[in-house]
Amino acid sequence: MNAMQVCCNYFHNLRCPHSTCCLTSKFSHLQVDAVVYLVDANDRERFPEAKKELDGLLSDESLTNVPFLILGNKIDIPYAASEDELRYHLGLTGVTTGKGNVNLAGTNVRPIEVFMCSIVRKMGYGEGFKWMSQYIK
Ligand SMILES: Nc1nc2c(ncn2[C@@H]2O[C@H](COP(=O)(O)OP(=O)(O)OP(=O)(O)O)[C@@H](O)[C@H]2O)c(=O)[nH]1
Repeated sequence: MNAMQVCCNYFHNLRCPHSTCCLTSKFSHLQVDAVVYLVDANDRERFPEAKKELDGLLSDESLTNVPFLILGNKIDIPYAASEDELRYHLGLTGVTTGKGNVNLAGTNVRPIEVFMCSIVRKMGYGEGFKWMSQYIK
C-alpha cells in the first residue's frame, strides 16, 4: 500500500512526540511523502522558534524532494498574522512554488507553499491538502 506518511508538526506542540526530532530520528527509516507544518498564526512571539524548526526540516537531507505544506492556523482570530506576514517571518517570501497546479516535474524544485486556515472553522486546509496531493507520487 502506498500510504501517505505526513508529519504534522503543530507549532504549539514542538515538545510533543510529533515534533521535528520524531521526524528526523524515529521516522528517518520511513518514506516521508510530505510534510505538513502547522503554525499558530496568532502566536507572533513564537514565529522565530517556528522558523528555526522549519529551517531544520527544510535542510534535512532525507526531505530534500519532499513537498512542504505550511499551514498558518487560527485565522479566525482577528489579529492573527496575514499570509504575507507569516511568509515573511518564516523566511518564505519569494521562496514558495505557487498555488494551483504548478508542474515541477523534472525541475528538482521542492514544492513548498503557504495556506492560511482555521482548524476550528474547518476552513483553508482543504485547499492546502489538495495542492499537496498533486505532488505525492
Ligand atoms: N481560534 C482558534 N483556536 C484554535 C484553532 N485551532 C486550534 N485552536 C484552539 O487552540 C487551543 C489549543 O491550543 P494550541 O494552539 O494547540 O496550543 P497548545 O499546544 O495546546 O498549548 P501551548 O503549547 O501551551 O500554547 C485549543 O483550545 C483549540 O481549540 C483555530 O483554528 N482557531
